Amino acid sequence: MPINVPKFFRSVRYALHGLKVMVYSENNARIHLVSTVLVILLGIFLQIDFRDWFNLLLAITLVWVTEAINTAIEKMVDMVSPEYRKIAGEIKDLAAGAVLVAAIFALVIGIMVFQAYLPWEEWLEEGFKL
Ligand SMILES: Nc1ncnc2c1ncn2[C@@H]1O[C@H](COP(=O)(O)OP(=O)(O)OP(=O)(O)O)[C@@H](O)[C@H]1O
Repeated sequence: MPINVPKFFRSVRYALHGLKVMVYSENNARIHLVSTVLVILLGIFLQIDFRDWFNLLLAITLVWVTEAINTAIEKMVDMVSPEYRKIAGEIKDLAAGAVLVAAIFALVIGIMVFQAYLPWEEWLEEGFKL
């Protein structure tokens, strides 16, 4: 069966539209966007090594993937159950829990990566001199 190239590019366009909808509609997605830009700028500034880039990008990707799935689930719940239902709330909370787990993982990775580039010894010496 041949590969339909225009169809492939069409589906990439739809996926990019999905990400745009997410950033416009979700406050948390805008927080992820600002954090992603800041982390990448800090990584460039501190000239972190390849392995650290890999770990950071993995953590960032995990947050974006879970946020996109969470947003899709939220919209699906709003569509099928716009009225208040306990199960609808639980479904949304579970999806949000996945984002929280990914965000905590990203925070821990960020601290582990960047702390290695900070001049702790210099700061400690300065501290003792005071
Ligand atoms: N249909 C519903 N039935 C029961 N509980 C709901 C329902 N919709 C939302 N909730 C509860 O409210 C929480 C927040 O809802 P939601 O994720 O839609 O965020 P929001 O802040 O209300 O809206 P948005 O994210 O679109 O700004 C959910 O995690 C869930 O606990």
